Amino acid sequence: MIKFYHVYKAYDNRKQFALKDITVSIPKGEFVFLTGPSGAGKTTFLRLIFRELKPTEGKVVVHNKDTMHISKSDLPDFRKKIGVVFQDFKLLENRTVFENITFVLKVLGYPARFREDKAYSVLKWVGLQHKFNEYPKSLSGGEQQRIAIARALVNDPLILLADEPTGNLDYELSIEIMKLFERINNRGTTVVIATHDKNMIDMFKKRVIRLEHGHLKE
Ligand SMILES: Nc1ncnc2c1ncn2[C@@H]1O[C@H](COP(=O)(O)OP(=O)(O)OP(=O)(O)O)[C@@H](O)[C@H]1O
Repeated sequence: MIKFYHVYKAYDNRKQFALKDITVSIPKGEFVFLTGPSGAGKTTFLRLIFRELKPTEGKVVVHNKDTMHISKSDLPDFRKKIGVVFQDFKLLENRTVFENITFVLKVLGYPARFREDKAYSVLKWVGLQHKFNEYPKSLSGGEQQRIAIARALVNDPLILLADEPTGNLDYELSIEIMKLFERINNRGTTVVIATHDKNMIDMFKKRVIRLEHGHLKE
């Protein structure tokens, strides 16, 4: 499902590689923690999966597609099947929960009725259907993260990527969010979570991919 073959990534303005000779395979339906110290290359690894970045050398294959060869016109379809969740939620403050969740569906031209049904169903999934018309600032941190997860689920992604999703949450809320990822994984979605959070890694006993200075130490 996700395959890295001898992947190297250097940012244009840097001589050093952020990732070096990464070969790894993440099968469909797996739950993986991606860990390692700050600057190890975790975010870079995730960005390569949803083709926000291209490898400098080597090959990244996602859904049987070499990400090097996805045309600009095919990119929206490719990304539709990948949900992404960030540490700082990235919710639009001046939009309601419903509008935040369905923003992409609107851009893609889906009708209002469809968007409402979809938003309701993903909100139910994260237990926040009663927040449909609220604005992000009236929600707690944990609720905002659940809304961000609902938004990532709106296109029924095959893969869910999360970059430090519990970085801004306390211990109890972190567990709640991880359990939600586990439920999402149980319905067949591949889940890749970049995290420093050793407590969560120890508690949830999943496969761990460890990066150090851009190298893979699994
Ligand atoms: N846009 C960029 N331009 C130049 N260098 C970058 C860029 N993004 C990341 N880097 C560099 O690439 C390396 C890996 O960064 P990356 O953000 O992938 O690490 P990380 O493991 O996610 O770190 P953190 O846990 O602090 O978020 C670092 O040396 C970083 O400085």
